[in-house]
Amino acid sequence: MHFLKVLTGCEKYVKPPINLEYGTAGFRAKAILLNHVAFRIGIVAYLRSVSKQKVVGLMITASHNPEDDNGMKIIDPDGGMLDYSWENIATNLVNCNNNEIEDILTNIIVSYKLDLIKYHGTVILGWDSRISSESLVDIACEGITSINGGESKKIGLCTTPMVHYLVKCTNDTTYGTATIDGYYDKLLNAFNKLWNGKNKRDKYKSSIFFDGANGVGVLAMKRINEVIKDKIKIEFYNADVHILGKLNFECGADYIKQMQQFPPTMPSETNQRCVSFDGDADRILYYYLDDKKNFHLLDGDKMSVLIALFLKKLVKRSMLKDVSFGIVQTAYANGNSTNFINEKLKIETSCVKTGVKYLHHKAMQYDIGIYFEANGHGTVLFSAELKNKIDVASKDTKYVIMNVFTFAKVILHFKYCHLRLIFQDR
Ligand SMILES: CC(=O)N[C@H]1[C@@H](OP(=O)(O)O)O[C@H](CO)[C@@H](O)[C@@H]1O
Repeated sequence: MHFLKVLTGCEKYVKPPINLEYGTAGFRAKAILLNHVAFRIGIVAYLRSVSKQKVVGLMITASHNPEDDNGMKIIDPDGGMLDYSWENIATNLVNCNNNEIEDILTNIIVSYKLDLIKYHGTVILGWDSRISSESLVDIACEGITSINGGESKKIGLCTTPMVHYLVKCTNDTTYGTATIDGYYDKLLNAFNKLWNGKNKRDKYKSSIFFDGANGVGVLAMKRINEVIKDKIKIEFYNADVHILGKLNFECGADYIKQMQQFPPTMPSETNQRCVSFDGDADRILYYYLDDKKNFHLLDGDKMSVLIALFLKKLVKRSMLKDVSFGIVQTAYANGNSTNFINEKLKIETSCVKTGVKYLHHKAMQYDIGIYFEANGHGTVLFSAELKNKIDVASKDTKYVIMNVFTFAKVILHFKYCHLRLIFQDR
């Protein structure tokens, strides 16, 4: 195997004298330091795709970081984060000298018995609204095609959850339609099912202030707004996606969490539901001011508790037996939330390392695994066994759980898409 194009690319995209590590959210640094990373991670993504003989994803984003940062993370064929075993491969390939590249690549190809003739890897690429993102995508595409003409499929400007969804659906068509339209349809059908269900809405004030962090989540929310505006009035703040210097500046989920206050651009109305995303829309935080103008944050810990309370009630009403519940947190969780979950909700908690992949992995051990980092990353996972139980029971009229479990079924479809939940009856 010759690696002519790889070597040419490595000479073109010179590695600066710094080493980077593939961390919980992939590689992240100042964007000007990332050209060589983009090229080389393109190669890693391509090889990962060949090794699994499935499509993988590559998201270009630095999430809540300042606008002049950027980053890259690989999404595995199942729609989850890159498997730990490949993180070192990515780190080695990104940090090695040009004269080591050939040996490292040969090593990977031999160890993983990669058949580069038979299988051409495919990588789906998405990116956030940073000015540096598009050129990094182009460089990553050069990396993807550099070994054996691997295929790059650019989705365009999108949120991180969309790339997770598209990768999953491309490899598993039973999960949903592998298009951006398919993503919205699925989310909105789920929303409509819930909305039209039997949930009481008499105390529900159907308006929300939305802080989009001036990022790509704004575009997604605008599209959703078109469909749901008769049901929920969304007021947009920090929605300047293409104005330089505004991304994550004094707004977004990280700002709210750190400052425990409204973004300065949002009117301080009391008893108004507010929600913030981060730069790639995979964090969500709710908050409000009470009558006395005290700020209340519904962070990941509170969301876990509220979701657990709600789901426990559903499970009880459904009379389904032997449903295991677990809530996964990190060391940043508020200890009082852990005590409340253990003592009052009587639900098992576990504490894992920071990083969505660790929480996700642990949550998979339960029938209903709820996981949230305090900073707003999180979702709920339902086991395949529970899904079967629900399917069987929902055919049995004595359980009358069709409506009760609409919620569970809805989330089930979004296990890789970081739950978007609008709380009712606060
Ligand atoms: C996908 C992922 O793992 N993201 C990480 C990462 O968040 P970002 O929103 O992607 O910047 O850094 C956070 C802080 O360390 C950590 O809490 C989180 O788990």
